[in-house]
Amino acid sequence: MVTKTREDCLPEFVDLLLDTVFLVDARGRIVYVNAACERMFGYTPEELMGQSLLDFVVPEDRARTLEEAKQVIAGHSRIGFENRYIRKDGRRVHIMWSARWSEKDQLRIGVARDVTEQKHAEAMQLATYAISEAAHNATDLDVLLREVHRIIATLVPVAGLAIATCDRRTKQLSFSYQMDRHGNSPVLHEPIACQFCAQVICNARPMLSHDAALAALSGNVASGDDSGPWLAVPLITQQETIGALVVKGDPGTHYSDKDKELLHFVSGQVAIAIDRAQLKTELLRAARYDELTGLPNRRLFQDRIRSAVARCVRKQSLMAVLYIDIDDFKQVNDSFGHATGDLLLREVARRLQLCVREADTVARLAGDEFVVLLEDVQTLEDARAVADKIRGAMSHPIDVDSRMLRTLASIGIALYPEHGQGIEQLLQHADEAMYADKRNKARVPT
Ligand SMILES: Nc1nc2c(ncn2[C@@H]2O[C@H](COP(=O)(O)OP(=O)(O)OP(=O)(O)O)[C@@H](O)[C@H]2O)c(=O)[nH]1
Repeated sequence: MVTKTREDCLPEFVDLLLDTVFLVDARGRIVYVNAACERMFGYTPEELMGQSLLDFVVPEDRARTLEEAKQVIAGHSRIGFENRYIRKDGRRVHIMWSARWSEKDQLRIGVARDVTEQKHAEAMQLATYAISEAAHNATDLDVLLREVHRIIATLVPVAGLAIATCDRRTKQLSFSYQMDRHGNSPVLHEPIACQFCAQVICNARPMLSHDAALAALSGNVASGDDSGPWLAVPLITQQETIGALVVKGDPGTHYSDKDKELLHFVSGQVAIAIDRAQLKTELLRAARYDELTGLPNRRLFQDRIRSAVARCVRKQSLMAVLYIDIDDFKQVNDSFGHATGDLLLREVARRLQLCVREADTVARLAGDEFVVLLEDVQTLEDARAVADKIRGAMSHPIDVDSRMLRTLASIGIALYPEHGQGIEQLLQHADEAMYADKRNKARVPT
């Protein structure tokens, strides 16, 4: 009987190892790999032998992998270097290496350990923390969504990211964010992406663009040859579904169930963060804008007039304030109801905005009182011309619920600095001038 030596048994031991053992020559070609490679990389040893190991590394990790190989070849034994590889099935695998150079054999000996599971767990923990940090620190929704994009790109392959949210009032779905990795927008074909997101929201579960359900939507959604896949997850808070998040992959990207799981997990955090940021934005808006007309309110007007006065002082220029009050507006409410009055006020606001330049401010101070701030006027005549334009715009009958209402406006003008150095003084002058105008003219009933 022939007794086997330890050396004879070595290949059998090596093939039982859970880690993959590589022997790689100085040019980077694989000259030997044990059987474990099939479980880890999806390729058989025969398929890998003779190939360049670097070709299987994900493109983003190639430069530092080359640098690491140089260190090993220079004689530095290394433990703990990590990089990522693309498996035969397209999935990514995280590897941790132990490697050294054999001078005698002129070969790099590397032992690769699959740390994908740990990496996912770590990434999930880090992402959860990062998203709640971002939700806390973000100054506005846009800043938050950019940060969410950055965080998600650390979890799954992302060529571009899009976030669709439902309007609280109208329930309309629209994209509040779309950006590719180079900062370009849009990344998705919006009408189809909207339908895709609507399905994801309706099913309340993650969906890949090549899922059967999507095929019914459109023949060529993202499953075309030159566009990568879309992976979408619903954004669900404790109360409701507020939208969907879509990750677009590069062509050839394979999103695994693990990726779906990861994204679904963080989407809950993202949903809460977006919901909070939206609420904050809405509250800020409500504090500065009039809900009925969408015009700046008294508070924002005060800010604007303060800055305008500062600019006038600096540039030694003039500005005008026009105080506008609708005549007999109470009668509209009394005769046709508050809802009709509201529609009339909205139309007045719209017409006022059409009478001024974009840089000017139209604000609603209260009820039927509006104010217009005109910067860079040369003379009182300039302001009078705008007041006449406003009177003209108001004189056209307003169609409210198929009722033609006629309305007139009383307007008072104050010029800075002629009619007041301070803001209060200026507004008081305009207010008094408006009342004088009202007293002086004949009333026209609606
Ligand atoms: N529909 C509606 N009415 C409002 C709103 N805010 C205030 N009002 C009403 O606007 C009316 C303003 O009345 P007045 O200040 O007496 O003004 P007027 O009837 O135009 O009379 P003159 O200013 O003297 O011409 C009041 O009846 C308020 O109740 C609003 O948001 N919507």
